[in-house]
Amino acid sequence: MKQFKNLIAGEWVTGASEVENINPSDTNDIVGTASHASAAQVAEAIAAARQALPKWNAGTVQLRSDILSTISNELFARKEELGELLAREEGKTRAEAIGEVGRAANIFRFFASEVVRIRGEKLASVRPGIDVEITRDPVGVIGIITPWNFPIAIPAWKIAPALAFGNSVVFKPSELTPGSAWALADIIARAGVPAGVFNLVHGSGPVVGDALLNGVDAVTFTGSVKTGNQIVRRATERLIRVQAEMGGKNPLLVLDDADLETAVSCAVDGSFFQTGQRCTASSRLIVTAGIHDRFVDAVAARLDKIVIDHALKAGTQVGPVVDKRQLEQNLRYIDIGINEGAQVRVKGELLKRETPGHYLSPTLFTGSSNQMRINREEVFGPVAAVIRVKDYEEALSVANDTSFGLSAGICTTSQKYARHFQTHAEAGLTMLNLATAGLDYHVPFGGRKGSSYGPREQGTYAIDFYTILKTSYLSV
Ligand SMILES: NC(=O)C1=CN([C@@H]2O[C@H](COP(=O)(O)OP(=O)(O)OC[C@H]3O[C@@H](n4cnc5c(N)ncnc54)[C@H](OP(=O)(O)O)[C@@H]3O)[C@@H](O)[C@H]2O)C=CC1
Ligand SMILES: O=C(O)CCC(=O)C(=O)O
Repeated sequence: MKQFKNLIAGEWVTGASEVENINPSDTNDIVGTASHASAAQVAEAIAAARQALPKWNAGTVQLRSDILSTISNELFARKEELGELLAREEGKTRAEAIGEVGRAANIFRFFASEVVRIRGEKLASVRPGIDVEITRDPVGVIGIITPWNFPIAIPAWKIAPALAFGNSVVFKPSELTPGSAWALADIIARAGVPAGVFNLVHGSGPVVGDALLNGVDAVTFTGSVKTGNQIVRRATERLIRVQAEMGGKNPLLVLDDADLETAVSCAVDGSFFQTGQRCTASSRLIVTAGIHDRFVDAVAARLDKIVIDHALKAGTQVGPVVDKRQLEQNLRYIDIGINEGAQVRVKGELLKRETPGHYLSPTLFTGSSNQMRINREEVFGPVAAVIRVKDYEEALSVANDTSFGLSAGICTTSQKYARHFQTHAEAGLTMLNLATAGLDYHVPFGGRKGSSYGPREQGTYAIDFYTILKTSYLSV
């Protein structure tokens, strides 16, 4: 059986315990075992990263660019095989998983180019005979903590800029997806990254994640609100840099003048594809009265036809829920919605397939109010609730009445409402006639309010988190 080891100071090492990595499409299938590091091993990884730092950031940008290109090339070349591993351990479909590996490859390629574009500024001083230069230094050792739902793309959009801008890394992936993390680390290690510059430590959040927060110079996190808030607090106590990308309760507005087919596609894709396990998923469908019934009927009809099965089976459109704990959370929220008085238009059922897996069909609530828990808390499963409103103004007000602010979408043919929404939606991302989920890799990503903390990730803006500005005064 495959053992997913830790990479510390350039060596693949066994941890303190072995934990099985179970395929959610077939719980009899053990993908491998993850070798969970001890807190002492995490400290060793941080020490190795610190020791490797000076040589790495003194190296040429050409070297770093070449290494990132090598990583990108191997990801592209092996995207089918790595996609299969990802789908097997996480449960998204083969096509989605291959797409995700391609996305990671593009991210490494993007930062391979960015690294040779690191710029500074030179200004005249307000005093005579002095020049002022503004340059960017690496931050130091970056701790990276990631969730299971994009187990290659999210690590890629944190690791690639960290390395590009001269930092070293200690990476802790989710316990549920050690295989993809291990495969990525193996590619990075063989691409010519010097020993200690990139380290991988497997293990649980409370043990390994917690130990990681002790010694790093900055931490970048994606995951739940609860954990994100804990990490932000710990990091600010230590006065280290922190970036946290947390959940969403993303609204999709459907106005009377929307193209019905477009609106239904946006809702079905954004709310239910990838088993609803996206922080950008549209879990609140805010629909004006004139189109409400036609929209609900059409979404329900579409949900009836979705093929839910083994992630690697040809024809599967939606795979299983990632694990038993998440499945139980989804079922709990379905009960909460029913008990709160929402009407169940489509009821999520546990499904039996050829292999034993965590299969759950979509749930569509109607007649829900924005105050219900199902509309205020992130479920992170194939569950969406329709909120009926009278007009655009009410729809916008409901959309913004949330503690989150990640993605917000609108389906309309009106320029006036589309533009107004773009300006007034309190979210980091707005989508016009598009699903709330699904991002480009070269532009900034992040939210507002409780969804995000710290500078934006991705694209040319990523540099702001991974570098520190230095202002130098030179007497000439
Ligand atoms: N916004 C998003 O992108 C995502 C949101 N979620 C939400 O989070 C919920 C739970 O999913 P889960 O994966 O458990 O999310 P978590 O926030 O618990 O986990 C995200 C990462 O943080 C780690 N972690 C957990 N506790 C700590 C800690 N005390 N210190 C440092 N690191 C820690 C986890 O480790 P480990 O899990 O390995 O123990 C994992 O690597 C989901 O139901 C969903 O609502 C989940 C994934 C993505
Ligand atoms: O919608 C996407 O493509 C990415 C969303 C995301 O980052 C997440 O769900 O964690």
